[in-house]
Amino acid sequence: MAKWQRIVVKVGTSTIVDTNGKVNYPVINRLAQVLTSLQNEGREVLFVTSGAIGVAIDQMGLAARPKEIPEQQALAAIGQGYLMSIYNQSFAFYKQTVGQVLLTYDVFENPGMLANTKQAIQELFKNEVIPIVNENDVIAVDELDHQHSFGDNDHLAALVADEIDADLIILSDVDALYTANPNLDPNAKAMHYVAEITDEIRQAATGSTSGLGTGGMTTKLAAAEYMMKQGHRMALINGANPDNILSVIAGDEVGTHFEGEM
Ligand SMILES: Nc1ncnc2c1ncn2[C@@H]1O[C@H](COP(=O)(O)OP(=O)(O)O)[C@@H](O)[C@H]1O
Ligand SMILES: N[C@@H](CCC(=O)OP(=O)(O)O)C(=O)O
Repeated sequence: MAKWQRIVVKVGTSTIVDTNGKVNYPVINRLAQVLTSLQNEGREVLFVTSGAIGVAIDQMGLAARPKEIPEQQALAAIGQGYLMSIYNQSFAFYKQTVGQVLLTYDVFENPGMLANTKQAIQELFKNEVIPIVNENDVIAVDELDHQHSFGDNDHLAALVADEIDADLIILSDVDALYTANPNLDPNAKAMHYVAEITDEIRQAATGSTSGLGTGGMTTKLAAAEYMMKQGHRMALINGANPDNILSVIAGDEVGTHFEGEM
């Protein structure tokens, strides 16, 4: 597969919801425009989105993310439909059709379900439709309790990307992977190229301090490590400016580029 020809773009809650907890419509609209332009260029784009719970918190007028699992399940059910209605409207403006694909981790362990999923994605690509993937949070509560580091959309995006032989671009609320959490350490330095994930890099990547996202840099680094091990490339960029996706594809120095021996 040519470089950045088939792309999984994963967006975190911190990009979909602004710092006031409101749905970030300008960013979502620009994202729809950028992904549509890539699709129109003949690339195959699959979009993994977090944010179901984040947008439902806004919709229900809650002050913070509830801790109890049933409350989070209900918010996921409310927010997933809301999120898709926002995406349907945003992409429709650019005449781009999208299709919802909700997954759980057991899909990747069940050959029959995995084959069905890949078949559906293939058919969506064939019809130039952008698949929009999220974890089915109503039934996959392992992610919601935040106890299982594998139960997150960064890992889900890496698994999907590997299965469909795609490169991965993760959008978050930081410009790059830093030598330490830049929100806590003003001396942290951005790393633009990572060819190997060392223990030092692993220690630099810690949890989320945004209050919105769940996995922080730990899960993004694990996704990068998985992608590199499987012989794919990954980029981590700031989602506040979705044009960064185009810069990555153009080969500009933006965000952090993870690429080992290919
Ligand atoms: N070394 C690091 N470099 C950059 N960000 C880091 C690092 N370590 C921890 N972080 C944290 O990871 C956060 C991004 O993850 P997260 O909040 O889960 O976002 P998302 O919703 O985009 O998945 C940053 O806002 C920052 O607080
Ligand atoms: N599947 C969940 C995503 C959980 C979450 O916040 O993930 P992330 O923002 O990627 O760290 C949702 O849609 O709310």
